[in-house]
Amino acid sequence: MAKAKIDLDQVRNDITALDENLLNLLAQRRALSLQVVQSKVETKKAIRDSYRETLLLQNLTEKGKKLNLKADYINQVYRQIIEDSVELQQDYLLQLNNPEIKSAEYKIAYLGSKGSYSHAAVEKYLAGVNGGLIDLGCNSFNAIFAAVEDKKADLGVIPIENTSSGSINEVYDLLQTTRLKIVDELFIPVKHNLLVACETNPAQIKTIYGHHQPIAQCSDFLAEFDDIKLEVMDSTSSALEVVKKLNDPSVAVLGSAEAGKHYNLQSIQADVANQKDNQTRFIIVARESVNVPFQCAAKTSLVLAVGQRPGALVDALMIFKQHDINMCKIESRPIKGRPWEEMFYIDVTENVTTEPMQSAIKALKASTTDFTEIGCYLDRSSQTQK
Ligand SMILES: C=C(O[C@@H]1C=C(C(=O)O)C=C[C@H]1O)C(=O)O
Repeated sequence: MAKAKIDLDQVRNDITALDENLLNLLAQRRALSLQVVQSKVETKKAIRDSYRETLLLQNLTEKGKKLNLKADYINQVYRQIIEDSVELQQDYLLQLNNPEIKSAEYKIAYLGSKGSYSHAAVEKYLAGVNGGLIDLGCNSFNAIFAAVEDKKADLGVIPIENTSSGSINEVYDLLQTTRLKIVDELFIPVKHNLLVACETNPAQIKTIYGHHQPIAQCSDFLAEFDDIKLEVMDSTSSALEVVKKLNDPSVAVLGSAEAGKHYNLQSIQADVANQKDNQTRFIIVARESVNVPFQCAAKTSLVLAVGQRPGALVDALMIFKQHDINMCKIESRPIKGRPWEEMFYIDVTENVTTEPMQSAIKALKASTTDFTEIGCYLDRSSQTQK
């Protein structure tokens, strides 16, 4: 065989060296972002500057074109870099405003154990606050709320809604009565795989284990099986554990590729959720609320009931319009012990401390039968990942 003109090993060495340079440049850019936020603390400027971002992206895509780099590609890469910079600055400011919550280690209650989607959310949260974990895996949402309420845990990490299966009713019902506050939110891309413990193929599978959320999120895929038994477990990690122990070619489990690696399970089918962009929104709950810096994008969550008078809900919602407050989510659930009455859960993109928000809260308290503000926290919806 003729010797290739280009030495592949040499080119790969060059790429490795170049990638390391890129990493160093990314780290240098992050360090500059930290200088930017320090300046914004002094000047009281908002973290997000959309005008600056637009100019930056325009300039970069134009320069990129001259280097034969597609505008789409440059846009995507720099959007990600800018979101990381905004996230870094927001987290810096949040910690500066809330010195009492600065802790090296956090006792965190969450559903399942290592390998569960909630554990991935816990890891993402800890990466943001630079903290270590004292692990308090729980087997129900109720147990997570109880652990934080009883001071066994500092924080609870709980999934609340998913792009495929919608709102998690059980969690909304627990929010109806809890004294806890929502102090943060985060978004986790959820990619379900069909995992098995030993050599097999999809045609041999007779039983599939999973938490009821992944089962709901993969209903289209599961419907393709003719005669399948679904075994619903408390959490994804308990489902993974059972399937590993059974070591049976007719048994599979729904879980992430990372969870598969952790339990030494093989994926025989990837990406089996109904929606390809399957994401779960998690909330972080604590006993004390946080002060969200006014320079950051914020969300406030409210729980209210309006009674059964005609137009009562419209009247309450008009208050948001009158105060120019943007509502980004509304959900309703039956009220325990009050048949046919509904509790409304409303998220607005407004800091609870602003003048319009305080005025709206005053008006809402006067026109509702029940009203609780259950937390003001950083709005991280722009940081959703694909
Ligand atoms: C770094 C800044 O903060 C934010 C992040 C930006 C970036 O990473 O380039 C640009 C504008 C702001 O939304 C800045 O204001 O310059």
